[in-house]
Amino acid sequence: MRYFTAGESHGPQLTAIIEGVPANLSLSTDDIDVELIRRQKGYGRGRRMQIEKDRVQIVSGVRHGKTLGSPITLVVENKDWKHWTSIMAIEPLPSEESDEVKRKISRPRPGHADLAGAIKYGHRDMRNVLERSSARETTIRVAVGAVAKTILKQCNINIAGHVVEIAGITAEEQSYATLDELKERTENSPVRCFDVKAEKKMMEAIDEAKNAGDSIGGIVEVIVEGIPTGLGSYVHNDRKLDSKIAQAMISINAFKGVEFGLGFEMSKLPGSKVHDEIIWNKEKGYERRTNRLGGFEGGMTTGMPIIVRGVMKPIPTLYKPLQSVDIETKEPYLASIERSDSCAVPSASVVAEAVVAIEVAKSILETYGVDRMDQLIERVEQAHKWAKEF
Ligand SMILES: Cc1cc2nc3c(=O)[nH]c(=O)nc-3n(C[C@H](O)[C@H](O)[C@H](O)COP(=O)(O)O)c2cc1C
Ligand SMILES: C=C(O[C@@H]1CC(C(=O)O)=C[C@@H](OP(=O)(O)O)[C@H]1O)C(=O)O
Repeated sequence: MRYFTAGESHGPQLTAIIEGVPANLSLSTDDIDVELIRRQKGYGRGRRMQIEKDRVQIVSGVRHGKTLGSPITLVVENKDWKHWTSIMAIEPLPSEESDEVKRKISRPRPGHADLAGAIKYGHRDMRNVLERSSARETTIRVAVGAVAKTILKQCNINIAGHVVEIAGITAEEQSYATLDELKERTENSPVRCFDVKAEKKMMEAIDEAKNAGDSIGGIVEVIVEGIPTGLGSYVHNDRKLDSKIAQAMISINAFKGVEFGLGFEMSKLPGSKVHDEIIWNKEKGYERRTNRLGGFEGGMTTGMPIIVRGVMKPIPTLYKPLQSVDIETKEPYLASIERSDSCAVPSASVVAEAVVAIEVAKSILETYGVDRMDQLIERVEQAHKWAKEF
C-alpha cells in the first residue's frame, strides 16, 4: 500500500490517492468521517476549526460499500476556501486585483517552514510555502489512516492514541485494563488525556498560553495491540518497522522526537531493568513479563503491543510574535501573525494514531502480499498460530 496527498491549506480541497488496498474491504464515508471529527476536536485550537466541518468524499476505488482493489481517491473540502478564492486563485488575476491579494508575506515566522521554504523554492511571497507546510494536510492523512484502521480492525489489530503530557504537565494515571477502556476515557476528554487531574491542569496551561499570546507543546502516545510477531525485519536497515514508524511520527508537523517503550529513560537503567524476559505457556505460546521495549526487537514486532511516543514542539505562530527580518527590506521586524492554534497536541494524537496505523497496515500488506481481504485475515490468523506453535 502506498499513498500521496495533495492540496493547499486554503485551496479548494485536500486529496489522497491510496494504492494497494485489498479488494472486498467494507469501507464507508462514516468509517473515515468519525476520524476526521476526532482530529478536529481538542482544546487549544484556533478559529479555523470552527469554519471547517471535515467530511470525506470517496471518489474512486469503492463500489456498493466494498473496495475494488483499484486506487482509492479521497477528497475533503476546505470550507474556508470561499474566503480565499482570489488569494488562492489558480489562474492569473486581472490587473485590478485588490491590495489584499497583492499583499505578500515577507516576515517569516521562526519555527515555521516560511524562510527555509522561501529560500529553497525561490518564493518571495511566503504564502506559497505556508499553504502546503500547514498541518491542514494532516486532515487527509487522517482520512488515509482511517482506511488503514479499517483494514487493521478486520485483522483484530486495535490501535489507540492519547495525550500523556502538555507543557510539562504529565498524566500520572497511566494504567488501563484494556485498550477499549483507554479509548473510551480519552474520547471524553477535551485534551484526549484520561487522567482527569492532569486534564484540568493541561486545559489551564492552554488558557494561560493563549492569554499570553504564546503556545505550548506536549507528548502523545500510540499503542497497537493484536499485532503478529515478526512484522518488519532485521535483515536490512530500510525494512525495520520501528524506524518506519519513527519516520512517520517525525513527519507530523511540529514533531521533534520519538521513543519506543521506556524510550530515553533507558539511558539511565541497567539491561536487567530494560529487556523483557521471555516466558512460555501452552495457551498463549511465547510472552514477555514486561513490555519495556515497546514491542520491537531487531526492527521486528515481538507480538507485544507497540508503544510509541512523539514530542510536539509549541506552535510556531505566536500572537506575541518573535523577532524576524523582512525579506524585502532586510529590516528587523516582528514575525507575521497568522490566525493560529495555541496548542494542537490533542489533535496531533489523532494524527499520530493515523500515521502509525498506515505504517502497520503497509507492513502487514507487504509481509503477507495479498489481493483480497479474506486472504489477509487468514494470513494474519496463520501468523499468530505459527508464532504460538513455534
Ligand atoms: C494538528 C496541528 C495543528 C497545527 N496548527 C498550527 C497553527 O495553527 N499554527 C502554526 O504556526 N503551526 C501549527 N502547527 C505546526 C506547524 O504546522 C509546523 O510547526 C510547521 O509545519 C513547521 O514544521 P516543523 O515544526 O515540523 O519543523 C500545527 C501542527 C499540527 C500537527
Ligand atoms: C487548518 C488546520 O490547521 C492549521 C494548521 C496551521 C499550520 O500552520 O500548521 C495553521 C492554522 O491554519 P489557519 O491559518 O488557516 O488557521 C491551523 O488552523 C487543520 O488542522 O485542519
